[in-house]
Amino acid sequence: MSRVSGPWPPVDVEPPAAHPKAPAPGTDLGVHYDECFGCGDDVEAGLHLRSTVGEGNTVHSKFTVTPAHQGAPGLAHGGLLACAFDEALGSAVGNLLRRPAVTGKLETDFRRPVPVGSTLYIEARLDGTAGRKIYVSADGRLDAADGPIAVSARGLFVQVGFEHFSTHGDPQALDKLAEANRKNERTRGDEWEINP
Ligand SMILES: CCCCCCCCCCCCCCCC(=O)SCCNC(=O)CCNC(=O)[C@H](O)C(C)(C)COP(=O)(O)OP(=O)(O)OC[C@H]1O[C@@H](n2cnc3c(N)ncnc32)[C@H](O)[C@@H]1OP(=O)(O)O
Repeated sequence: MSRVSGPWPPVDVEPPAAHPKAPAPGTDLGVHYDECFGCGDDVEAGLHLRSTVGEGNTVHSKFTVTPAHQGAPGLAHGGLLACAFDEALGSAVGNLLRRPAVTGKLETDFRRPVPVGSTLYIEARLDGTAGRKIYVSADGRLDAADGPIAVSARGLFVQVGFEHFSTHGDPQALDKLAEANRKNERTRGDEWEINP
């Protein structure tokens, strides 16, 4: 079976245009929510992804695989690797476009085993937008920014209103996200508002 799953993006898109207030290349993006499984400091067995803005509409993330992330003995669980890519792609969308969005579709291509103790260097990039649809993709390299590609992913994120999070999730979601954003403001001089 071919690994290629069709053209990407699958529809005509506008080239991605970073928000004028998007953080500059080199900016450490911090934690978007302390209880997030992908990046939160409060989730002991979480992925603790750390992300930095790259050049050209990219975000660079690092994820170190611990014994808490195993599927087979000594190897990362594929579902958790997919989670790391969801987080990295979502970080690119949220931080570079500054549009609230959720994952509509996530496709992963597992090319090499990822052992416990290894670090994935993930580069996520904005590929284009079509109305509310935001197309993103990423490659994860083993143990170095120029290491062999172990996992690749493609995602469709769909822009939503901020009320998506408080209506379908925690009624206090916007306050919690705003508090996390205030923490980031303190660490990186950011200015954006989550509460509409
Ligand atoms: C600015 C503030 C940021 C702050 C923060 C910064 C940092 C941020 C870091 C975040 C890092 C975490 C990243 C994790 C992100 C999650 O894990 S999000 C959680 C997982 N995802 C979900 O729970 C989503 C659940 N699904 C839904 O809520 C709804 O299905 C959706 C996705 C909102 C779409 O529903 P809808 O609004 O009714 O829209 P709908 O008309 O169905 O779809 C819109 C378009 O998308 C297309 N579409 C939707 N789903 C699909 C699909 N699966 N396949 C193909 N096309 C699709 C539709 O065909 C439609 O296309 P058009 O007709 O416009 O051409």
